[in-house]
Amino acid sequence: MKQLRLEPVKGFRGEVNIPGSKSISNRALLLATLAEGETTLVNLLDSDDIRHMLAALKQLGVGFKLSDDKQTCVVQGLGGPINAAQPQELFLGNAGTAMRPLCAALTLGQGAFTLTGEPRMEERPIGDLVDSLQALGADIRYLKQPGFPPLTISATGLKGGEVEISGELSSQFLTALLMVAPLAKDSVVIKVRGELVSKPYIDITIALMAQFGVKVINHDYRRFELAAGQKYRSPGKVLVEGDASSASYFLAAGALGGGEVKVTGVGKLSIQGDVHFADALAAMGADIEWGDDFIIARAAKLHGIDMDMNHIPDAAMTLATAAVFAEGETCLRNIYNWRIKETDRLHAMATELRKIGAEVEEGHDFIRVVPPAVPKHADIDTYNDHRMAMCFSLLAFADCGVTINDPDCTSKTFPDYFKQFARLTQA
Ligand SMILES: O=C(O)C1=C[C@@H](OP(=O)(O)O)[C@@H](O)[C@H](O)C1
Ligand SMILES: C=C(OP(=O)(O)O)C(=O)O
Repeated sequence: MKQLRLEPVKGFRGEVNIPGSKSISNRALLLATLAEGETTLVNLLDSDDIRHMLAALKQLGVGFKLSDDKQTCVVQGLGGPINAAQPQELFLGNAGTAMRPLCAALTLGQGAFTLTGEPRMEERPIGDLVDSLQALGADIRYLKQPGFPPLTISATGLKGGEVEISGELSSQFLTALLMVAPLAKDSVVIKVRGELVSKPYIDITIALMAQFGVKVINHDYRRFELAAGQKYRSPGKVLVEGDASSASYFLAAGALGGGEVKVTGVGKLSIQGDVHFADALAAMGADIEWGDDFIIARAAKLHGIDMDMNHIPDAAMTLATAAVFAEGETCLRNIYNWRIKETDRLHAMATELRKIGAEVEEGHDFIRVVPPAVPKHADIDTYNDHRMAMCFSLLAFADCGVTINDPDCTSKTFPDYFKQFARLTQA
């Protein structure tokens, strides 16, 4: 196994142009496919999750051209659903933003599709989405465990009408349903059952759908109406913002590192909820400055916080490792769905924080971190979870440094992460 030893950081400063948002890249690729006309996606993310979506679209016969640096993609829209004359088996890795939306989108046309993924994908639920698609007439069958991929779809179209969906485990189910709803035969009304988690991701979905000309009426995230007869139309060009979750590591590093760090490509005009990570970091005492498309973090003495993190589940992980450097304990609440992402993140985070000497309480849906007096060097396991690797890079700000096992798992969303981290590190 590859290991990366990060020596204690003496200083950390500079500017990072954050790579494109995973959430926006994969949504925009799918909407551009379903839309009428040609769409140019600018600043597309080049990472595993996007490669899985692109490979699937290519296999399905969708026409697109990627630039040499893979950050510009011109998509020839189908002007309607995806159809396939031959059965297709699509491998989607561990990309939730490919698996859930494609599962919904492939019910719209004609064809037989099998969706598979990495072993961890077979443990990530999809049943709530499948139930709702079946209520709209979809024929979907599980190949192994009921409620989980892999699955097969025999597509004949969706009928529309009123449908319920549970929002309790993942907002990606509602996102997937919203994106396909305009292509159902009749108008669609979606009622959300239970508490909707990760709400701001629904705003990203609705904002992207609006760019492609479709209007969603949102009644307080409980009921959504999509009028019949709406069509996706290419807006010509879509500019993908920098990824706000990826920005969180550099902002935390700026707050810890003695210098000023500026992230560009994401700022106060962002449509991503994860920019509010900067507010949480400010609540810990960090000095944050906002621009329209940049955020600056300056070093400050941090103190612990006790906060509900349901709105920013991905970036909240960064706070768990930043908490090691804060005065007093930190409690991050309402994060049950950490357990069903790339790994059981509540357990993984607690286990690895204990290795560096923190006292950690792992609750059913919260984590409490009491910082150690002096952190200890440890070999940190990353559980094939990009965010574990990126979060624990912050331990380089301790006098003991840190060793990251399997650092290349950042390829899911940020292949260049450790290169950028090294570039801002002052010898
Ligand atoms: O819609 C999206 O792009 C995402 C939604 C979130 O998932 P959940 O809704 O499952 O929390 C987030 O964790 C994931 O990385 C991306
Ligand atoms: C939860 C994540 O990914 P996915 O899109 O696969 O759900 C993540 O990137 O933190």
